Amino acid sequence: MFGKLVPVPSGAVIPERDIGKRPILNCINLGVTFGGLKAVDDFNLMIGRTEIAGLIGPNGAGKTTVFNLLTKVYQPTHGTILLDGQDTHNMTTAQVNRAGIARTFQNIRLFNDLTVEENVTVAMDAQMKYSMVSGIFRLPSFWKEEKVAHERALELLSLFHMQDLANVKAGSLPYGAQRRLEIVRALATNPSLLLLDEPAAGMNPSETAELMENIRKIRDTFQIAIMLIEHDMNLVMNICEGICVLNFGRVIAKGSPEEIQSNPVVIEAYLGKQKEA
Ligand SMILES: Nc1ncnc2c1ncn2[C@@H]1O[C@H](COP(=O)(O)OP(=O)(O)OP(=O)(O)O)[C@@H](O)[C@H]1O
Repeated sequence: MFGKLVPVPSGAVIPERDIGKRPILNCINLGVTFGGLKAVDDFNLMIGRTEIAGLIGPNGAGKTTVFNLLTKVYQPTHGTILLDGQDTHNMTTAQVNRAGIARTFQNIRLFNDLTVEENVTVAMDAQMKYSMVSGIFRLPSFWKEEKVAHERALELLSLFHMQDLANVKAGSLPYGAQRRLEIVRALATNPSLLLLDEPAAGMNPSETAELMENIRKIRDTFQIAIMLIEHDMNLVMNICEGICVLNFGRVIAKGSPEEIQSNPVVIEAYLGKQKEA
């Protein structure tokens, strides 16, 4: 189903088709400490330009913290993040978003009182070219951008068959549709790397199956990389090409789904947690 994973320097593995192209993400010795707690330590990860990658690990392993480091919610205590070869040191969340990283959150964060379309176009604002003056005075350049944004929003919504919901308030959508809208909103910023934090949380099996198709569709349509945190192992093992496993803030394994499933260290990390529970 997938291309082969191929080792590249530094022990990383990325899909064969992405070899020879600059990785979209390269984390080098990344870490953050809260008080005395090393929430993430010595984190090294390379992601290919069109890879679907998984970040898994028991509760509290540091997965969301990695996303928070990549998106500059937290500044790393040490280490380097190269996004398409560019060091994101000292960038803000907004700058890193403009540079190509978009994310969704574990808990849905939509503007409930705005319409579906407005939720998408708000995300596009950072990319809009009209000046504040033309916005305030509604000059032709403003309306041109508005029209482009409207068309683009409908195009993105249609990807998930949501175009007919454009005028519905986001807060009144069913749960699965809200999750889809979050992804559309993230895509509206034109990312080269899309981070999905537990996209299948709270979904029933048929919604999860649809989500898997949609994740593949996004990668195929936009030719971007996707990294997801997920506890649903069926989803992870079915759609991720490379998987990175964290435990207590450190990478304990990296590899293909087959390698990860048969890795005794990974099995112990998960079973260990079950024994404690
Ligand atoms: N801002 C913070 N201040 C202090 N500790 C934090 C902060 N953010 C995260 N942590 C701690 O870092 C560790 C990793 O948390 P994180 O939320 O990244 O784990 P996770 O793997 O995403 O867990 P889960 O699967 O339960 O969402 C935890 O011990 C958490 O309490």
